[in-house]
Amino acid sequence: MHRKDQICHDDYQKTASWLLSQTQHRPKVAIICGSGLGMLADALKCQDSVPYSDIPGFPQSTVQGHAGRLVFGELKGKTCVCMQGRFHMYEGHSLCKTTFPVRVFKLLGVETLIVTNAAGSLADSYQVGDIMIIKDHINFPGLAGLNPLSGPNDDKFGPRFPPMSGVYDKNLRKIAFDLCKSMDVSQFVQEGVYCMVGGPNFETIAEARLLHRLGVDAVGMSTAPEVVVATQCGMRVFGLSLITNKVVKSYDDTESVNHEAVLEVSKLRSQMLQTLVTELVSRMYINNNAV
Ligand SMILES: O=P(O)(O)O[C@@H]1C[C@H](O)[C@@H](CO)O1
Ligand code: HPA
Repeated sequence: MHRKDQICHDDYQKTASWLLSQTQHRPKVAIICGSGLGMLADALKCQDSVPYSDIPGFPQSTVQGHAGRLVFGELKGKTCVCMQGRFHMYEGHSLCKTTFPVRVFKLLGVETLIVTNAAGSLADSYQVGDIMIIKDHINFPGLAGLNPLSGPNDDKFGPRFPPMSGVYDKNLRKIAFDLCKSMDVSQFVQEGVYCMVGGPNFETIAEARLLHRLGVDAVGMSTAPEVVVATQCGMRVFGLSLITNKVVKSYDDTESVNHEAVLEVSKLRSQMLQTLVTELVSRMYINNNAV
């Protein structure tokens, strides 16, 4: 049965073919920009950019800090495509819509996905402005059955039951750590577990305490579905969370978080993140072979 919200292989293929007709670029790396992190695309040279509203089959961005544009270009000679704006479940998109671009990227020939996001920290040692290299994730909606891979499996993209251990590439994490050392920014860099919640409300104190007890280091409202879809179709994945706030865990705390504050902190670290992602892309291939 073909459900109304289901997307078939032809739909992905149509969008991919249309994009290939709009640009000479043939990307091997895709970058998804988190809230307020759209400036990552500014580093791309020889840009071709397409608003989401022009792309057949693409959803539209509705969140402040997500421009809604696909940018093709070169980062240190490597061809990339960058999503300036991602899609979240809380915007009302089905999970297959939020991850639609990832399968389109696969059809464009993308091999590596770099995901970035803004997140709140639960780990006591993290500070606002820290960058967390994602080691693993907890996909809360996924555990409850809200999974972009639900429904009939499209075997052309990957297996029905894909393994999810070791999805965040160890080699790329090591390269990123070494880079941070050479950039002399190791003091801001952490490695930890990201947890996706559905949003759009931020966490209650009881929810924050629950996540803390579960071993979550940072919480956000995206990323996991994109990573699940990318992993199923054989892409390698690297992920970064920018810690934009500390999640309130105490009833005595009078602070609270808001989206504007999240965007402010994103601005603060934009230059460093841009350098880190650019250098990482330049080092992830040697003589055009993935390292
Ligand atoms: O797209 P990301 O995950 O970076 O966005 C985070 C989560 C919410 O969408 C928003 C909250 O401020 O930022
Ligand atoms: N919780 C969930 N999502 C977020 C947060 C948070 O504290 N900060 C930025 N995105």
